Parts: sequence; C-alpha cells; structure tokens
Amino acid sequence: MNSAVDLWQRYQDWLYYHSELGIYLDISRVRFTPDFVTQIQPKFVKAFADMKALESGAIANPDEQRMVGHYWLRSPEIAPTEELRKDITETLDRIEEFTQKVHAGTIHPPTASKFTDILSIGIGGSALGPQFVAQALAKADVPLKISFIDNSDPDGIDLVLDLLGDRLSTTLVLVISKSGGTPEAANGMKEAEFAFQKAGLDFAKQAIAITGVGSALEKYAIGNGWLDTFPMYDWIGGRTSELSAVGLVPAALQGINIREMLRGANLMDAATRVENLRQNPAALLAMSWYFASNGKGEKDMVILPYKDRLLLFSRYLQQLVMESLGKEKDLDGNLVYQGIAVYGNKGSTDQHAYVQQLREGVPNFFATFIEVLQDSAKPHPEVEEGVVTGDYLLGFLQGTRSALYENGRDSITVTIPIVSELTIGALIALYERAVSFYASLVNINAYHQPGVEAGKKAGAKVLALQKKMMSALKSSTISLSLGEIADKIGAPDEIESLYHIARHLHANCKLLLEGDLAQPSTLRIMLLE
Ligand SMILES: O=P(O)(O)OC[C@H]1O[C@H](O)[C@H](O)[C@@H](O)[C@@H]1O
Repeated sequence: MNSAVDLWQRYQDWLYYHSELGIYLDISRVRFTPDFVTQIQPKFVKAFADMKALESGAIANPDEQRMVGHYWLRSPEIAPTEELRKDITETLDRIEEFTQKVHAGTIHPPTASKFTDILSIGIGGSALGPQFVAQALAKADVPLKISFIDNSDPDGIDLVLDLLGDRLSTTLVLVISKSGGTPEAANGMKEAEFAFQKAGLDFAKQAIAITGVGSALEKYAIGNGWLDTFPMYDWIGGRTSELSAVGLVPAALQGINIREMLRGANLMDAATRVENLRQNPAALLAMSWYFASNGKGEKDMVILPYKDRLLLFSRYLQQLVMESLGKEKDLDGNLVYQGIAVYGNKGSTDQHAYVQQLREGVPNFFATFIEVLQDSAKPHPEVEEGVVTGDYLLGFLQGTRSALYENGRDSITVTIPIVSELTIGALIALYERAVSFYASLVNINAYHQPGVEAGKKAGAKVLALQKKMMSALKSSTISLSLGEIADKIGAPDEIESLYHIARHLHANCKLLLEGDLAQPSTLRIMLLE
C-alpha cells in the first residue's frame, strides 16, 4: 500500500471529479481498507433513504417537529408544497429587486443619494456564513462594504462603529436573527440604534430585518417602519442558512452573484443525491470521517485551505459540523456523546504554527486540505526562475500532505478550480450533505441544538443575579460582604457567581470592592454614587 505505485493507483481508484464544477475530491490518503468499505455500505443504504425522506419534507428534526429544507432553497421545484416553492422563489426575487434598488440609489439613506456600507448584526449561523462568503468573494471595488457586529462585546462594537465613523449616515443595517430573540443580536441592534440616535440619524430608514416569520424582531421592524424585512423559515437551521435570505441578502448587496452561488449548490446537491458511495462526493467525505474518527469523533477534523480567501471556512464548518454532530444522545435515546471537533486556519501559515504538532505530536486528527488550482486572476512575477508565489503554495500543500501521510496522519484533499460564487455554493452544499450523511451513519439528529439552550439559560440566570445584587446593595446603607449579599437575596449557592459579577462591575466603575483582591472572602462591596 505504501509504495509510490500503489499510492498512485489508490489515488486514481478513489478520485472523484465533478466535471461541471471542476471540483475534485481525493480520499486516497485516508487508510480505509476494502473490508471497511464493504462493511459501511449498508449504513449508506439508510443514509440515502434518510436523505430522500428529508428532501421530501419528512420531519427530520423530531425534537422540534420540523422539516429540514435547506436543499429546497437551491431547487425550489423539489420543495414539498406549492406554498413553499412560491415562498422561496418570491423571496429570491424580492432580494434581487431590493438589491437593485439599493445599488441604483432608488432606496437610499435620508441624507445621501446612495448607501456606501452594510452593517450586519447577528451571531452563529446568522453571521458565520455571511462572514465566510464576504471574505471568500471579496473584491476591492464593491458596491457596498460590509462590517459585522457578531458579539455582545462593547469594545468590539465600538471598533466597528468607530471604523464606520461618519459613514454611519450611509450605512444600511441588516439585523439577522432567525429567532429574533438572540441576546447578542438584540444587543447589537440596540447599540446600533443608540449610535444612530446619537448621530441624529433615523435608524428605521436605514435598517432591514432578516428573521423568522412572526418573530419579535419582525414585529419590531414592521412596527417601527423599517425599510424592509426578509423571511427566515422554521425549516432552515441557522447553520444551514447561508443560501437563504440570511446569506443571500448581504451577499447580493456586496455585488456577489447569488444565482451562481445557488447554481453551485444545486449542482453539488444533484451530485450528492447519487445513491452510489463511490460516485457521491458527500458520501465519500462522510465515509472518510467515519473511518478516521472511528464513527465516534476520536479524531479532530483539521481544515487547511491553502488560500487566504478561505480562512474563515474552518470557522464556518466548526458550527456546521460541531453543532450538528455534537450530541449527547442518539435518535434512540442512547448516550453516545457524538461529534467531531473542527479547527483550522490556512496554509501555508499553519506550517509555521501548528503543523509541527500535526506532523510529530499527538496523532488525534485527520486533515482536510483545500486546494485552489488557479493562483490568481492576475499574472504574477517570477520570484525565482520559472517559479511564481502560487507554485510555492502548491509545493507547501503537497509537501505537508506527504509529510503527514508518511507519519501515519490521514488526509482528505478537496480541490476547486477557482474561488468563485459557483464553487463556494458547491463547497457549502458538499459539507451540508456530508454532515447529513454522517448524522445518519451514527444515528443522531443533526438538526437540533439542545446544548446551546442550556448555556443561554445559565447566562440569563447570571444577569438575574446581577439585578438582585444591585438592588440588595441599593437598599443597604453599609458595604456588604459576598456572603451577606448571598443571604440577603436568598442565593447562598451563588456566592461564586456573585463574586464574578462584583469583580466585573468593579472593573467597570459600577461598584466598589474593598479588601484583599486575592482573598474574595475579605471583600466588602458598595455601590458607587
Ligand atoms: O439566528 P438566531 O436565531 O439569532 O440564532 C443564532 C444562533 O443561535 C444559537 O446559538 C443556535 O445554536 C445557532 O444555531 C444559531 O445560529
């Protein structure tokens, strides 16, 4: 198996090529055996059946009793009802119409003839796809430049708003939240509203919402006369929403050809509908993941795109893969603790950072190289005789791939001809389907995220404690210890939480901590007037 001739044969035997997309998938450097392939085949019979059921509108997310329809976005004709088909096509037409009006200046800010910027506010699936696509398809000359508020971090928000500066008056704000109730998105919106007010600008005349039909955000946007709203459907999960209004509105506004993105996804969807393991690139990916991680997430997925534009792909895939596959229980209720950890950055940068560990350290991963065949749209000078920078990049990729393999580290290589709307749409679709297949192989629900809710609830509890602590301090004429506050508000078990809250409020000049900072039990706390 390890002779160069054998490997070359294995490469050719397993090479997948999509001729219309020009995309290759090479899984030859994953060391599965013919026996493994034979054993896993029956699992794919189920995976293909699950795929068919999902695409025809079955309740594929049983916990939430929801259909899962991101595939319909790029092939509305396969959506299960006429109403859905109409919704999808009408929304797409409306996005294009709105974009044309913004670009032409028919829709413009109150004090200028055209919008210059987009400020996209949202988190998770309502940010990661738009961020990935904005960077992958960025150009120097775009109709509108995009910036993002994707956290409840006041300093991060300050920087975004400071960088916009006076251009806030020509900024179109997109508030993106499927649920319309995610605190980070809501806070970002409130901060932006406040900044507009401070600058004497009318927020409603410069804002649109992309949100679930009937959500609080939709009501708020309509009630306040925002420019427009675009729908997000309950049959689309946040992490698979890039090709819904969530991703298409910001992309179209940046001058990205959204029909081409959809076409790329559509072509890949068709290719991944083929019920034959060897001829289906998503099935080959899922099989490789299953082999590499022993179907139990025993190895991490390291994503190494050798292209600056694809830097955010690993972050995008982190949510798609980890939120979909990271599950405590399988569909039968057994404790399984599933998932595959995803991380990555870009080549060749990583070779000067963590590839040392990948090559020689703990062998707890499999790599995925993303190769882009075209170096650049422009010709580049030779950096040495007959060699341009792009040749180096290929050399680095090939070198790392071989070095890893020689040392027993498996890798997959996805090769695309060029970073374009078509190939980005196709890559998104490829990974969406691979995740779907993998979920079938390991029998989990890829479309819910119960663990996220637990974190949200715990966060809300901390804020409630803060309010209680502040009112306890207000009603006290003397300083109080942490223990006294905990007793006063009837929360003796929350003393450590109270300490963290007090320390944060102290650092932000909302209250005063006195005592030995190294010994929390000595601290006395009072309000600052
Ligand atoms: O779009 P939103 O409703 O604001 O949700 C944003 C994010 O919230 C949660 O954390 C979910 O786990 C993510 O899947 C989702 O993308």
